[in-house]
Amino acid sequence: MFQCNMSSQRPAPFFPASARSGGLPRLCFVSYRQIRGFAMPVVAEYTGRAEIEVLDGTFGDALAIARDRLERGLVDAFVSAGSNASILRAGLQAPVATIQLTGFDLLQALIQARRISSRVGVVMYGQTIPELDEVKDLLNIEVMQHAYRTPDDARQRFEQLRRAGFEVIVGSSLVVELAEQAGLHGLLAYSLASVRKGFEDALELARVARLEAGRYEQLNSVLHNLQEAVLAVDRDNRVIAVNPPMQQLLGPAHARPIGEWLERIEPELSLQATLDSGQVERAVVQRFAQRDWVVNRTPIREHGEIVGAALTLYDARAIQEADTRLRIQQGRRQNAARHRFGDLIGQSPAFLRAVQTGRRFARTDLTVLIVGESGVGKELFAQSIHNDSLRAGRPFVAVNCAAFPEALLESELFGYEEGAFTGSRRGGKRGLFEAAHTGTLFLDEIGDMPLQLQTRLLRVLQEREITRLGATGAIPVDVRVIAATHQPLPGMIAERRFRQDLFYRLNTLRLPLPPLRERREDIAPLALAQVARCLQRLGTPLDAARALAPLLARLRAYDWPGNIRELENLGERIAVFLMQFERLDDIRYDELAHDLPELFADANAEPAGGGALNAARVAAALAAQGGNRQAAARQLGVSRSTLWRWQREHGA
Ligand SMILES: Nc1ncnc2c1ncn2[C@@H]1O[C@H](COP(=O)(O)OP(=O)(O)OP(=O)(O)O)[C@@H](O)[C@H]1O
Repeated sequence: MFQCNMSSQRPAPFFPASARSGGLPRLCFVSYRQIRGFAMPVVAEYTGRAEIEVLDGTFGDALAIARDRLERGLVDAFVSAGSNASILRAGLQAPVATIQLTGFDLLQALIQARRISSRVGVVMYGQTIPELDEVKDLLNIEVMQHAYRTPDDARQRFEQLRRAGFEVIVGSSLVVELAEQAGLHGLLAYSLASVRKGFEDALELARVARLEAGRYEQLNSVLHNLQEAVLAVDRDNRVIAVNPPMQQLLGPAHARPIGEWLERIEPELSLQATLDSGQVERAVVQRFAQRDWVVNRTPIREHGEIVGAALTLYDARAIQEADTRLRIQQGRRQNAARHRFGDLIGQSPAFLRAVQTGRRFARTDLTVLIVGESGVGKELFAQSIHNDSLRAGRPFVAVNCAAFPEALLESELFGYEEGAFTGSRRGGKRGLFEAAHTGTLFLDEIGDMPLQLQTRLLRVLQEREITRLGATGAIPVDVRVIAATHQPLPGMIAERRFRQDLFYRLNTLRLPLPPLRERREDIAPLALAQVARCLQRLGTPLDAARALAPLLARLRAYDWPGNIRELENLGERIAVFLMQFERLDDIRYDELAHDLPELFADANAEPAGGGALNAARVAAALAAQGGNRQAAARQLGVSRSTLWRWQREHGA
């Protein structure tokens, strides 16, 4: 609950009773003897519409009783007249309906008074009634008016009036009683109609208060359930609200902060500058109570005027945790590592050795460099290492360094701030390093990274923080890097195309993946898995193993320059060829040479290693795929970047 308390200078806060009880509106009629007796018939009229408690008292006495009722939640609205009404209004934060003295009431009272004497004293709380002087001539009476502030003050006025020969006094309940004590005639100025009007007003106030209380309770429970610590101050920087997390933060030394100056409670949390400037402060990181907080300071305005300010403190650790969860969730969509060592196909000693090494590397958090020809499974191994490591379940972000022009690769990796360059996105963009935070970043084709970026990468690896383009501050990142290359990096170092220091940094753990031609035992199981998968997808009932058996010798003999990616492509073509035959015996293997020229290079008299890229093959594949590089690469059995690199090198 929002905690509020009462201090002697401040009005008591208001919690309408019926908002909790849900029953009839509860009215409290704070009266004084004379008017109480007079008003009782009206009170009786409200049976069934309201619960009315009649309280007796004047001045401080009446206020104390009213506060007590309020604190105990026994009242929705007060109804009162004269001095009591003024005092309750000033002293309570609760609706108070006033029984108003109308001109007609006064006229009636004066007519009544005239029956006793033609000289009438009118004594009112706080002020006199100027219009009365005009009426008195009409009634042909002499009227003397006085305003009083305290009972003693009133007594002195009666003495004055008595000495001046006035015998009748018209006024409120208290005035009537004191006048009679002074030996004068007292006449109550109110009419029953005015009393009734006062009760009707009180009922309406109670209804509105109940609606407001409902809203207040809702807001209250929202604030109560907020994780963040919230505090609000009024215009004078005094605390008007705190929620439980904030209360906990302020500690037992400030168990009742309401009404206190925030400056005195915690100068570090001050809202004075916000009250003075009216400026919103967002996401300021501040250390308080030995913890880091993300702090917002917001002015509270009513009709444009600053009436207070609010402070919210978010636990920085909770934000970091949420950030990680968000990244993981996003990662599940885009940045997930699907493969594990257990899914990899292979039985050759070279492959098994690579898996064993990969598993060992997964137990560390060190940078890994995977080297091997295009299509040997470098990314698959990187994913498997990630999934076998303590970072499993965290983001795995893969980026192919050969696939981006230099400027784009830089902003992809490091992100940028809003306005960092023309066309930069509003709000900036986080880079892949940030996206991989707590997880793994796989930098494929690292040999294609431009030298300038190599320098930046080295700095990130050393300092474990990145700076977005156009930003001034660095952001810490916790990322494991796995790099891969098909290029001989030492040779590139000699040619000054790769930084030696970066190489040493990346090469901490080295995982060489042999090409398929050096582990021919893996060809059959890989081909079988691919053909079976494709046949199933194509809905062909043929037995993949038996259908493939006559081709195994050729598959094993082939050199596979595109390695497993090429084998997958070839397997797909085999499946498409096979799908036209319903039974194994029908398969016309002799026709296959047309679809798989590389396997039948001898028969087609194609040069050895017919799978290697050459201008004719590339041009044919591009033409066949309508210029689509991705599709052409797939047809050629190479990765998109291999094709791209080949084109770049050959000016195609
Ligand atoms: N041991 C394996 N078992 C099953 N499939 C594999 C295996 N190794 C690689 N593949 C498959 O071969 C294809 C190429 O693998 P991957 O992309 O990991 O190779 P790469 O070395 O990273 O290639 P590039 O250097 O061209 O990016 C993928 O479709 C992958 O699923």
